[in-house]
Amino acid sequence: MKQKDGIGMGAQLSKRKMDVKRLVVKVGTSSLVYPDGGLNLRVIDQLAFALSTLCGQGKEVILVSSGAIGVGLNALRLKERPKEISEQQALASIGQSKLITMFNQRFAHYNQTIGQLLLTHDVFDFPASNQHVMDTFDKLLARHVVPIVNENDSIAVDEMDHRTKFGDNDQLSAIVATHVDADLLIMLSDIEGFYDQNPLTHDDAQLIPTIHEINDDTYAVAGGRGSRYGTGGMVTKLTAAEIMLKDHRQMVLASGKDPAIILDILAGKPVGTWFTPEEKGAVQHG
Ligand SMILES: Nc1ncnc2c1ncn2[C@@H]1O[C@H](COP(=O)(O)OP(=O)(O)O)[C@@H](O)[C@H]1O
Ligand SMILES: N[C@@H](CCC(=O)OP(=O)(O)O)C(=O)O
Repeated sequence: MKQKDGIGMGAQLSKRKMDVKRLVVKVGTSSLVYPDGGLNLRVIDQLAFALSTLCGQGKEVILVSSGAIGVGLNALRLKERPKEISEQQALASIGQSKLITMFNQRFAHYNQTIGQLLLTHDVFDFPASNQHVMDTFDKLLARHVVPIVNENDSIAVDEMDHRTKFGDNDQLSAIVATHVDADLLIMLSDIEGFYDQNPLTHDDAQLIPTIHEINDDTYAVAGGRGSRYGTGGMVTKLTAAEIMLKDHRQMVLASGKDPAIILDILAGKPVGTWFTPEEKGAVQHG
């Protein structure tokens, strides 16, 4: 991809201006489950540590976590995701309860209370249910609780006349971030950030440190998923970034391999790709 207006390569070495009170973090299945299906307990623990640390600093934190189906596969020792939707929905039911139990244990270790919210698209479409969800977020955050959100996979259906499905958690996290008026969305993935070509197929792909605008050229270099557990690949992450930018909000796409990176991002370190509206894209020097 040629360097164009809206994409800044020069901000790489400068510290970013991050003034964040309310934060949404999204973590993908590929960060929580190893390629062989085993659970990445270190990442789950570090995520709990980083987010508990931020809560202790007075920040309001929401976690959008995938992994229900991946953890369900692990629980039943299945190697392949079944094709049948009802099988996947049953796996999500098994996996979600295991996942939230693990999060509960690790967050409790850091003396941090969590809450669980399983959402479907129609919740946001209807003003009354939307208001109730927002009230729940507000009450949880006011009590320094970390809401952990996932799509309610076991009941969501994807029919034209019944819009209950988000499609993926990348979009869900951006929808949540805009609805709760978050200052920042951190998207943790199995890749260090957004590259000028798909790094899976191009060895010489270069990380783009800052993006102010997403257009057809950006989408043109976004390829499919990196692991067998990922769902949307880079396209759905760009869609999430587009939702954030249109709403004058920021998103950082970074690697979920070591969730302590969340603390680096909030400290303004130039890691991953920073999607930021032009007016917020200022950097601190020194
Ligand atoms: N331009 C690009 N920059 C970075 N990654 C890309 C790009 N195009 C495609 N990808 C692929 O997208 C993958 C991330 O998407 P995905 O596998 O769905 O992750 P997750 O499980 O974190 O949601 C990366 O591993 C990479 O192979
Ligand atoms: N809601 C599904 C995950 C959907 C999804 O977007 O997955 P991912 O690409 O791993 O973030 C689950 O919990 O298995």
